[in-house]
Amino acid sequence: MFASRGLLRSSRRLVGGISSATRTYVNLSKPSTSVAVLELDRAPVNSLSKEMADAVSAAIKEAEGDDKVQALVLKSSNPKIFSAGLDITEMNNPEVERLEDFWRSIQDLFLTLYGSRLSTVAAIEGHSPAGGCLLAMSCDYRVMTEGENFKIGLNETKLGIAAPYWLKDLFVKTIGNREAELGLGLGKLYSPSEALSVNLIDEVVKNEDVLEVAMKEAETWAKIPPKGRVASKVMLRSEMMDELREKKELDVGWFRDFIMEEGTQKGIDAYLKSLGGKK
Ligand SMILES: CC/C=C\C/C=C\C/C=C\C/C=C/C(=O)SCCNC(=O)CCNC(=O)[C@H](O)C(C)(C)COP(=O)(O)OP(=O)(O)OC[C@H]1O[C@@H](n2cnc3c(N)ncnc32)[C@H](O)[C@@H]1OP(=O)(O)O
Repeated sequence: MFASRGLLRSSRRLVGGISSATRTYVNLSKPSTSVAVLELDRAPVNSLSKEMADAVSAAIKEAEGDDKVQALVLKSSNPKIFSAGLDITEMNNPEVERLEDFWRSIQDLFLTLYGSRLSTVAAIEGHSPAGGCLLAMSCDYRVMTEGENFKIGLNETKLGIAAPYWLKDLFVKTIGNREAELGLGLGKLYSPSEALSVNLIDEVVKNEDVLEVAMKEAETWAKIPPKGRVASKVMLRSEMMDELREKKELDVGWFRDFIMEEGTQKGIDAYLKSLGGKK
Protein backbone atom coordinates (compact mmCIF):
# COMPACT_ATOMS: atom_id res chain seq x y z
CA MET A 1 0.00 0.00 0.00
CA PHE A 2 2.78 2.43 0.86
CA ALA A 3 4.41 1.80 -2.47
CA SER A 4 1.90 4.05 -4.20
CA ARG A 5 3.92 5.99 -6.74
CA GLY A 6 4.27 9.68 -6.08
CA LEU A 7 3.09 10.06 -2.52
CA LEU A 8 6.41 9.34 -0.89
CA ARG A 9 8.25 11.08 -3.67
CA SER A 10 12.01 11.02 -3.57
CA SER A 11 13.60 14.43 -3.15
CA ARG A 12 16.93 13.50 -4.68
CA ARG A 13 16.35 15.44 -7.89
CA LEU A 14 15.37 18.54 -6.03
CA VAL A 15 17.41 21.34 -4.65
CA GLY A 16 16.98 21.69 -0.92
CA GLY A 17 16.24 24.98 0.78
CA ILE A 18 13.81 27.64 -0.37
CA SER A 19 14.81 31.25 -0.24
CA SER A 20 11.90 33.29 -1.53
CA ALA A 21 12.31 31.65 -4.91
CA THR A 22 10.27 33.66 -7.36
CA ARG A 23 9.36 32.40 -10.77
CA THR A 24 6.78 33.10 -13.41
CA TYR A 25 3.21 32.65 -12.12
CA VAL A 26 4.13 31.47 -8.62
CA ASN A 27 6.09 32.71 -5.63
CA LEU A 28 7.53 30.19 -3.22
CA SER A 29 8.77 31.23 0.19
CA LYS A 30 9.57 29.64 3.50
CA PRO A 31 8.44 31.84 6.39
CA SER A 32 9.16 29.14 8.97
CA THR A 33 11.43 26.09 9.14
CA SER A 34 8.69 23.57 8.50
CA VAL A 35 6.13 25.51 6.45
CA ALA A 36 6.44 26.77 2.87
CA VAL A 37 4.05 29.19 1.20
CA LEU A 38 3.15 28.89 -2.46
CA GLU A 39 1.48 31.98 -3.87
CA LEU A 40 -0.48 31.75 -7.13
CA ASP A 41 0.42 34.83 -9.14
CA ARG A 42 -0.99 34.85 -12.64
CA ALA A 43 -2.96 38.02 -13.30
CA PRO A 44 -5.73 38.75 -13.69
CA VAL A 45 -7.52 35.71 -12.21
CA ASN A 46 -4.94 32.94 -11.58
CA SER A 47 -6.46 30.80 -14.31
CA LEU A 48 -4.64 27.55 -14.94
CA SER A 49 -2.98 27.52 -18.34
CA LYS A 50 -0.59 24.68 -19.15
CA GLU A 51 2.38 26.84 -18.10
CA MET A 52 0.66 27.90 -14.87
CA ALA A 53 -0.20 24.29 -14.00
CA ASP A 54 3.41 23.25 -14.69
CA ALA A 55 4.72 26.12 -12.55
CA VAL A 56 2.52 25.15 -9.58
CA SER A 57 3.54 21.48 -9.88
CA ALA A 58 7.23 22.44 -10.04
CA ALA A 59 6.93 24.69 -6.98
CA ILE A 60 5.24 21.94 -4.93
CA LYS A 61 8.06 19.56 -5.88
CA GLU A 62 10.63 22.18 -4.92
CA ALA A 63 9.02 22.61 -1.50
CA GLU A 64 8.98 18.83 -1.07
CA GLY A 65 12.69 18.82 -1.87
CA ASP A 66 13.45 20.54 1.42
CA ASP A 67 13.40 17.74 3.98
CA LYS A 68 12.64 20.17 6.82
CA VAL A 69 9.41 21.34 5.17
CA GLN A 70 6.36 19.38 6.33
CA ALA A 71 3.51 21.66 5.31
CA LEU A 72 2.57 23.98 2.49
CA VAL A 73 0.12 26.87 2.42
CA LEU A 74 -1.40 27.53 -1.00
CA LYS A 75 -2.51 31.16 -1.39
CA SER A 76 -3.23 33.79 -4.01
CA SER A 77 -1.58 37.12 -4.79
CA ASN A 78 -5.09 38.43 -5.52
CA PRO A 79 -7.16 38.99 -2.33
CA LYS A 80 -10.42 38.54 -4.26
CA ILE A 81 -9.63 35.55 -6.48
CA PHE A 82 -7.96 32.34 -5.35
CA SER A 83 -8.17 30.87 -8.86
CA ALA A 84 -10.75 31.20 -11.65
CA GLY A 85 -10.06 27.58 -12.57
CA LEU A 86 -8.81 26.26 -15.85
CA ASP A 87 -7.78 28.83 -18.41
CA ILE A 88 -10.82 28.65 -20.66
CA THR A 89 -8.86 30.00 -23.62
CA GLU A 90 -6.91 26.69 -23.60
CA MET A 91 -10.19 24.93 -24.44
CA ASN A 92 -11.52 27.50 -26.93
CA ASN A 93 -10.83 26.48 -30.52
CA PRO A 94 -7.60 24.71 -29.51
CA GLU A 95 -4.86 22.86 -31.39
CA VAL A 96 -5.41 19.19 -30.54
CA GLU A 97 -1.81 18.51 -29.47
CA ARG A 98 -1.72 21.55 -27.19
CA LEU A 99 -5.11 20.60 -25.73
CA GLU A 100 -3.86 17.10 -24.88
CA ASP A 101 -0.65 18.46 -23.31
CA PHE A 102 -2.68 21.00 -21.36
CA TRP A 103 -4.80 18.20 -19.91
CA ARG A 104 -1.73 16.12 -19.00
CA SER A 105 -0.40 19.15 -17.09
CA ILE A 106 -3.72 19.48 -15.23
CA GLN A 107 -3.69 15.76 -14.38
CA ASP A 108 -0.09 16.08 -13.15
CA LEU A 109 -0.93 19.11 -11.05
CA PHE A 110 -3.75 17.20 -9.37
CA LEU A 111 -1.56 14.14 -8.77
CA THR A 112 1.27 16.32 -7.41
CA LEU A 113 -0.87 18.38 -5.03
CA TYR A 114 -3.31 15.67 -3.92
CA GLY A 115 -0.43 13.21 -3.50
CA SER A 116 2.04 15.53 -1.84
CA ARG A 117 3.94 14.21 1.18
CA LEU A 118 3.40 17.71 2.61
CA SER A 119 0.33 18.67 4.59
CA THR A 120 -1.38 21.24 2.44
CA VAL A 121 -3.57 24.10 3.57
CA ALA A 122 -5.54 26.18 1.06
CA ALA A 123 -5.92 29.84 2.00
CA ILE A 124 -8.85 30.49 -0.31
CA GLU A 125 -8.91 34.21 -0.86
CA GLY A 126 -12.10 34.98 -2.74
CA HIS A 127 -13.48 33.18 -5.77
CA SER A 128 -12.55 29.57 -6.36
CA PRO A 129 -14.70 28.04 -9.11
CA ALA A 130 -14.12 24.75 -10.97
CA GLY A 131 -10.35 24.21 -11.31
CA GLY A 132 -9.90 26.60 -8.36
CA CYS A 133 -12.13 24.33 -6.30
CA LEU A 134 -10.05 21.36 -7.55
CA LEU A 135 -6.91 22.99 -6.13
CA ALA A 136 -8.64 23.67 -2.82
CA MET A 137 -10.14 20.17 -2.53
CA SER A 138 -6.73 18.62 -3.26
CA CYS A 139 -5.39 20.19 -0.06
CA ASP A 140 -5.67 18.66 3.41
CA TYR A 141 -7.39 21.69 4.95
CA ARG A 142 -9.33 24.63 3.54
CA VAL A 143 -9.71 28.11 5.02
CA MET A 144 -11.83 30.59 3.04
CA THR A 145 -12.27 34.32 3.39
CA GLU A 146 -15.72 35.58 4.36
CA GLY A 147 -17.91 37.55 1.95
CA GLU A 148 -21.07 36.02 0.58
CA ASN A 149 -20.29 37.25 -2.95
CA PHE A 150 -17.22 34.99 -3.06
CA LYS A 151 -18.00 31.59 -4.56
CA ILE A 152 -16.52 28.11 -4.61
CA GLY A 153 -17.79 24.96 -6.33
CA LEU A 154 -17.86 23.06 -9.59
CA ASN A 155 -19.77 25.12 -12.15
CA GLU A 156 -18.66 23.14 -15.21
CA THR A 157 -22.19 22.31 -16.39
CA LYS A 158 -22.85 26.04 -16.72
CA LEU A 159 -20.08 26.17 -19.35
CA GLY A 160 -21.60 23.21 -21.17
CA ILE A 161 -18.87 20.84 -19.98
CA ALA A 162 -18.66 18.14 -17.32
CA ALA A 163 -16.07 17.62 -14.60
CA PRO A 164 -13.79 14.65 -15.35
CA TYR A 165 -14.57 11.48 -13.39
CA TRP A 166 -11.67 11.96 -10.95
CA LEU A 167 -12.78 15.50 -10.07
CA LYS A 168 -16.31 14.14 -9.56
CA ASP A 169 -14.83 11.45 -7.28
CA LEU A 170 -12.93 14.08 -5.29
CA PHE A 171 -16.11 16.15 -4.94
CA VAL A 172 -18.07 13.09 -3.71
CA LYS A 173 -15.29 12.25 -1.23
CA THR A 174 -15.36 15.82 0.07
CA ILE A 175 -19.07 16.61 0.36
CA GLY A 176 -20.85 13.25 -0.07
CA ASN A 177 -22.86 11.81 -2.93
CA ARG A 178 -26.20 13.63 -2.56
CA GLU A 179 -24.70 17.10 -2.22
CA ALA A 180 -22.34 16.31 -5.12
CA GLU A 181 -25.34 15.35 -7.27
CA LEU A 182 -26.90 18.73 -6.53
CA GLY A 183 -23.63 20.65 -6.82
CA LEU A 184 -22.49 19.07 -10.08
CA GLY A 185 -25.87 18.87 -11.76
CA LEU A 186 -26.75 22.49 -11.06
CA GLY A 187 -23.18 23.75 -11.50
CA LYS A 188 -23.67 25.25 -8.06
CA LEU A 189 -21.29 27.86 -6.69
CA TYR A 190 -21.40 28.05 -2.89
CA SER A 191 -20.89 31.12 -0.73
CA PRO A 192 -18.35 30.61 2.10
CA SER A 193 -21.09 29.90 4.67
CA GLU A 194 -22.85 27.44 2.33
CA ALA A 195 -19.53 25.78 1.52
CA LEU A 196 -18.84 25.39 5.24
CA SER A 197 -22.26 23.86 5.83
CA VAL A 198 -21.59 21.08 3.27
CA ASN A 199 -17.95 20.55 4.38
CA LEU A 200 -16.52 21.83 1.13
CA ILE A 201 -14.33 24.06 3.28
CA ASP A 202 -13.25 23.74 6.92
CA GLU A 203 -13.25 27.33 8.17
CA VAL A 204 -14.42 30.82 7.23
CA VAL A 205 -12.29 33.73 8.41
CA LYS A 206 -11.96 37.47 7.96
CA ASN A 207 -9.96 38.48 4.88
CA GLU A 208 -7.17 39.99 6.92
CA ASP A 209 -6.79 36.83 9.01
CA VAL A 210 -6.68 34.20 6.28
CA LEU A 211 -2.92 33.81 5.98
CA GLU A 212 -2.35 33.83 9.73
CA VAL A 213 -5.03 31.17 10.28
CA ALA A 214 -3.71 29.05 7.41
CA MET A 215 -0.14 29.32 8.71
CA LYS A 216 -1.23 28.33 12.21
CA GLU A 217 -3.09 25.33 10.83
CA ALA A 218 -0.08 24.38 8.72
CA GLU A 219 2.20 24.58 11.78
CA THR A 220 -0.20 22.24 13.62
CA TRP A 221 -0.04 19.67 10.80
CA ALA A 222 3.73 20.10 10.52
CA LYS A 223 4.14 18.99 14.13
CA ILE A 224 2.55 15.58 13.50
CA PRO A 225 5.27 12.94 13.04
CA PRO A 226 5.45 12.61 9.23
CA LYS A 227 5.75 8.83 9.04
CA GLY A 228 2.26 8.12 10.35
CA ARG A 229 0.75 11.23 8.84
CA VAL A 230 1.99 10.43 5.34
CA ALA A 231 1.04 6.75 5.66
CA SER A 232 -2.48 7.80 6.62
CA LYS A 233 -2.66 10.14 3.63
CA VAL A 234 -1.50 7.34 1.33
CA MET A 235 -4.21 5.03 2.70
CA LEU A 236 -6.89 7.65 2.10
CA ARG A 237 -5.75 8.90 -1.30
CA SER A 238 -3.78 6.24 -3.19
CA GLU A 239 -6.74 4.37 -4.67
CA MET A 240 -7.99 7.42 -6.53
CA MET A 241 -4.51 8.39 -7.65
CA ASP A 242 -3.61 4.91 -8.85
CA GLU A 243 -6.82 4.74 -10.88
CA LEU A 244 -6.05 8.03 -12.62
CA ARG A 245 -2.45 6.96 -13.31
CA GLU A 246 -3.75 3.82 -14.97
CA LYS A 247 -6.33 5.71 -17.03
CA LYS A 248 -4.29 8.82 -17.76
CA GLU A 249 -4.20 8.55 -21.53
CA LEU A 250 -7.79 7.31 -21.71
CA ASP A 251 -8.77 10.39 -19.72
CA VAL A 252 -6.78 12.60 -22.12
CA GLY A 253 -8.78 11.08 -24.98
CA TRP A 254 -12.13 11.61 -23.21
CA PHE A 255 -11.22 15.22 -22.48
CA ARG A 256 -10.01 15.88 -26.05
CA ASP A 257 -13.08 14.32 -27.69
CA PHE A 258 -15.47 16.14 -25.36
CA ILE A 259 -13.83 19.53 -25.81
CA MET A 260 -13.41 19.25 -29.59
CA GLU A 261 -17.14 18.58 -30.17
CA GLU A 262 -18.83 21.39 -32.04
CA GLY A 263 -21.54 21.80 -29.41
CA THR A 264 -18.97 22.03 -26.61
CA GLN A 265 -17.02 24.64 -28.53
CA LYS A 266 -20.15 26.74 -29.01
CA GLY A 267 -20.85 26.62 -25.26
CA ILE A 268 -17.27 27.51 -24.30
CA ASP A 269 -17.17 30.33 -26.82
CA ALA A 270 -20.41 31.84 -25.53
CA TYR A 271 -19.29 31.52 -21.91
CA LEU A 272 -15.92 33.12 -22.62
CA LYS A 273 -17.58 36.03 -24.38
CA SER A 274 -19.85 36.57 -21.39
CA LEU A 275 -16.90 36.88 -19.01
CA GLY A 276 -16.16 40.45 -18.11
CA GLY A 277 -18.29 41.28 -21.15
CA LYS A 278 -15.09 42.06 -22.94
CA LYS A 279 -14.07 39.08 -25.01
C1 LIG B 1 -16.84 13.47 -20.04
C2 LIG B 1 -16.05 14.62 -19.54
C3 LIG B 1 -14.67 14.60 -20.03
C4 LIG B 1 -13.79 15.55 -19.78
C5 LIG B 1 -14.07 16.77 -18.98
C6 LIG B 1 -14.17 17.98 -19.79
C7 LIG B 1 -14.01 19.20 -19.30
C8 LIG B 1 -13.89 19.55 -17.84
C9 LIG B 1 -12.56 19.98 -17.49
C10 LIG B 1 -12.13 20.42 -16.32
C11 LIG B 1 -12.85 20.88 -15.15
C12 LIG B 1 -12.55 22.27 -14.81
C13 LIG B 1 -13.01 23.26 -15.59
C14 LIG B 1 -12.71 24.70 -15.33
O1 LIG B 1 -12.02 25.10 -14.42
S1 LIG B 1 -13.38 25.78 -16.47
C15 LIG B 1 -13.18 27.38 -15.75
C16 LIG B 1 -14.34 27.71 -14.88
N1 LIG B 1 -14.17 29.02 -14.32
C17 LIG B 1 -15.13 29.93 -14.30
O2 LIG B 1 -16.25 29.69 -14.74
C18 LIG B 1 -14.76 31.28 -13.72
C19 LIG B 1 -14.89 32.32 -14.75
N2 LIG B 1 -14.51 33.62 -14.21
C20 LIG B 1 -15.29 34.33 -13.40
O3 LIG B 1 -16.38 33.93 -13.01
C21 LIG B 1 -14.79 35.68 -13.01
O4 LIG B 1 -13.71 36.01 -13.86
C22 LIG B 1 -14.29 35.76 -11.54
C23 LIG B 1 -15.50 35.70 -10.60
C24 LIG B 1 -13.29 34.68 -11.20
C25 LIG B 1 -13.61 37.15 -11.36
O5 LIG B 1 -14.49 38.18 -11.76
P1 LIG B 1 -13.92 39.62 -12.13
O6 LIG B 1 -15.10 40.49 -12.42
O7 LIG B 1 -12.96 40.08 -11.10
O8 LIG B 1 -13.05 39.39 -13.43
P2 LIG B 1 -13.56 39.25 -14.94
O9 LIG B 1 -13.75 40.61 -15.52
O10 LIG B 1 -14.68 38.32 -15.05
O11 LIG B 1 -12.29 38.56 -15.62
C26 LIG B 1 -11.08 39.29 -15.83
C27 LIG B 1 -10.45 38.72 -17.08
O12 LIG B 1 -10.10 37.36 -16.85
C28 LIG B 1 -10.74 36.53 -17.84
N3 LIG B 1 -11.06 35.25 -17.21
C29 LIG B 1 -11.80 35.02 -16.13
N4 LIG B 1 -11.85 33.73 -15.81
C30 LIG B 1 -11.12 33.10 -16.76
C31 LIG B 1 -10.79 31.73 -16.99
N5 LIG B 1 -11.18 30.75 -16.16
N6 LIG B 1 -10.03 31.44 -18.05
C32 LIG B 1 -9.58 32.42 -18.89
N7 LIG B 1 -9.87 33.74 -18.72
C33 LIG B 1 -10.63 34.07 -17.67
C34 LIG B 1 -11.97 37.33 -18.25
O13 LIG B 1 -12.41 36.92 -19.50
C35 LIG B 1 -11.42 38.74 -18.26
O14 LIG B 1 -10.64 38.90 -19.43
P3 LIG B 1 -10.65 40.28 -20.26
O15 LIG B 1 -12.06 40.46 -20.73
O16 LIG B 1 -9.68 40.07 -21.36
O17 LIG B 1 -10.23 41.33 -19.28
